[in-house]
Amino acid sequence: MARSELDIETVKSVESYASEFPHELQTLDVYHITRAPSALWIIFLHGGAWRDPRVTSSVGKNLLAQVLNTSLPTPANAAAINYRLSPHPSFPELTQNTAKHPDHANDVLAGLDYLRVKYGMRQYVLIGHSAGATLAFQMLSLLQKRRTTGLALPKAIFGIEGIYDIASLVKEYPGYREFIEGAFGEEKDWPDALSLGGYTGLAVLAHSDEDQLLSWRQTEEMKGRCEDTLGVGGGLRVVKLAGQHDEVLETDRLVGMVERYLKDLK
Ligand SMILES: Nc1ccccc1C(=O)C[C@H](N)C(=O)O
Repeated sequence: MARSELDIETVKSVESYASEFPHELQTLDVYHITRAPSALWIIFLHGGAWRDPRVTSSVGKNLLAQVLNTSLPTPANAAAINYRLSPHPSFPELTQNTAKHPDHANDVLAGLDYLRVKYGMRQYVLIGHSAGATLAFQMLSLLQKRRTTGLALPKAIFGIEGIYDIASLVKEYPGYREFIEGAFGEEKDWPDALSLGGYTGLAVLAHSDEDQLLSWRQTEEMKGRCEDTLGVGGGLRVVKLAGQHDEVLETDRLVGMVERYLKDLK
């Protein structure tokens, strides 16, 4: 927090983005600082294997606080979106956590649409950590399928310690099958590996050597698919971070990396 001048806690509002019978996780933390129509929204998506109730929107707070306190070329707002979770065997008492793919992704899309309708959000970037990175890149196809919502594609997507191909993940880590099946069901129903499908924004894939939960494999394979499916004019960067899987979010290295690319956004 050393560099912070604005204490973002003072501008935070927690809002529900679901109109009917909202689930308690269908909320977002909104950091609304500027009403400028040209404002860039910085949207954080948390991870936690689609199920860990201890990992919520608040894990993005350090990053958002620091980024909102630097001078960017465009006035900026931020939000961190919660989404419904799948069951976790260590928390059987959380009987309301019954989400199954594509609930998580549909919730994130509903959160983005809420920001568009309520705050007039037009330009935004997505920053996803771990399973949040999966969700961030899943938005590309969801948004293109639903062009009518009026929501533009993100100007940039940052995947941090991300999961981008669940079949490959389970092949590398058979022990992860449990949480993958909990979130996505049987193997025959698993979604295909993610790619960019002609996206012409900026894709940043960042990963740390010290990540104890994920090797570089997910990021390396995603890099290959991105190279093949990035549209003309789009950009792809692969960046090395520092720290363990969750610690990465607390590092100045991550903050500096995000700031650098945000400053260069056209
Ligand atoms: N993000 C991950 C990536 C790979 C493997 C595990 C995780 C987890 O978050 C596990 C979580 N602590 C869980 O118990 O569900």
